[in-house]
Amino acid sequence: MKKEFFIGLTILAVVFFVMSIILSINIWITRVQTINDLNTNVSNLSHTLNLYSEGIIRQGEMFIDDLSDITEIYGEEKNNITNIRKILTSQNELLEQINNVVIYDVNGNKLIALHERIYGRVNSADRFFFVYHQNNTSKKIFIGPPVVSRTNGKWVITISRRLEDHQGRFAGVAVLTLSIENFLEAFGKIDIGHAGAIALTSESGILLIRYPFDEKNIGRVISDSPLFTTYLKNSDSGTARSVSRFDNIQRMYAFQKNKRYGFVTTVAVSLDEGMLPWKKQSEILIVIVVFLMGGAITSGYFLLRDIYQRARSHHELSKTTESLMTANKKLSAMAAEDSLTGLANRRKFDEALPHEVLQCAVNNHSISLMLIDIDYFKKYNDNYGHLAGDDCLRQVATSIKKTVKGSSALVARYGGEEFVVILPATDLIAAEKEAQKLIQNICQENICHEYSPFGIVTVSIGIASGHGLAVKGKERKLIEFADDALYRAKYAGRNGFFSSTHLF
Ligand SMILES: Nc1nc2c(ncn2[C@@H]2O[C@H](COP(=O)(O)OP(=O)(O)OP(=O)(O)O)[C@@H](O)[C@H]2O)c(=O)[nH]1
Repeated sequence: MKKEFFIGLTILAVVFFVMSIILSINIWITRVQTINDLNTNVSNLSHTLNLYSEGIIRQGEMFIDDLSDITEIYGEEKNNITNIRKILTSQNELLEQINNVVIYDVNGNKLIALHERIYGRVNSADRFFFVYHQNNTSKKIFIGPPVVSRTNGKWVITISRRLEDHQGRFAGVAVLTLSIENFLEAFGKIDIGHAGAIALTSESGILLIRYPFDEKNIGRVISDSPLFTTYLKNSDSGTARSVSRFDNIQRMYAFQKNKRYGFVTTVAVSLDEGMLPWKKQSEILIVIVVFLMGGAITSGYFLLRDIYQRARSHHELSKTTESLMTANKKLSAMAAEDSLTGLANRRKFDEALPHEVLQCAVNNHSISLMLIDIDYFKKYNDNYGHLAGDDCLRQVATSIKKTVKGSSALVARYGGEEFVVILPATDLIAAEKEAQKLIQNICQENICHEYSPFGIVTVSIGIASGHGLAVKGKERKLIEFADDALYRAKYAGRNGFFSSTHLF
């Protein structure tokens, strides 16, 4: 019972364990897949935006290169400048991100501008790009840090080139400004979630553009971030995770360094936001599994309880059956037993006789019957008392039993002071020998009986015998013949036996 319960419990525990493992593996795999998908998405986006930004800057570079070449070729005389302005105006439509295009002379004074509305100082000799070209003889374009445009007060990034005169001396700067607003508009159309971020950073680590826009972040130096101190040192592109220094949000980001201009494009998505579908899916899965496991445990519990109860009932039933059987045995023994002598009773004898006769008939044997009666028992009773009479009956019964012990004979109390012995497979001669032996044995018991002429308790025996086949169905006759023989034994003087002369 306990074993079955334990097995059931073990099965439940194993199912629980296996399901937990499968669930954990599944959640872990989907987590890895989600992270991989996020990585792929941000990588693709950073690559695309890198190309997009490169395209714009490339156009700006070509534009400013052409403009610079023309200015250098034609010189900065007033007539030529008027013609250059015409060219400039006609090219304006080429690049929608253009905020303004300005040519400055050697002193930083504006020669030509695409848009004339100027805020603040007209002279730009103080601008970073101007100082850079003044001190740098390279005629390659320079992407400057973000500045507030003096044309319209908006944030811009500058693409500039050094101008030289025919002797190769510094002659001014041609500069094209790109509105950050336009980039932000383009970046804003990309779905990177509510907490995503896109940034363009210069090669030296100056933040040029960042979406979502926050003025205080523009121009911040992030060259000490892991992106610049570690990742970009190992590879021009890749993915990483970090907590943003701008808003403290943990993000997964992809970076891509532009090979041509060196700026770095980063696209970042919030880890919490990016992992949200996985979290929701995992939660649903956990709820389903917990529900299923709960169901399994509940039904398992009821099943085990049922097994336990059934096993207990079965155990109790077998115990009850066992004690019932013992009681039955006792009862049937009691029902077949004479309470005074412990011999088989008359009922048992009545049942056994036809059965024994049948056995003898089947086995082609003879059967004999002895009826034994204590002599002068009334006198014994009258003189020694009823209780002494009972003792005497018990002693005689024991003696009879001892005498026929070992044979298949059945000894029963026939009634009162009378006993009967069935002797299966015994013919008359053998039965007479048994009777003789019995008379001797009882005499040897030497039970004092002063009121008998023999001085001791004696018995008289009547014997009847016949072949099983002949006696079969006439058992009553066998008893009558034995009784008749007993009567004759009494008549003959007692303490002896007489065999019936009646034949079947
Ligand atoms: N103590 C005792 N006496 C019993 C029991 N059953 C019968 N008796 C007595 O047995 C006696 C039988 O007496 P009788 O039938 O006259 O026969 P008897 O005195 O033995 O005379 P014979 O058989 O002719 O020798 C009676 O006194 C019964 O009371 C018993 O269970 N216990």
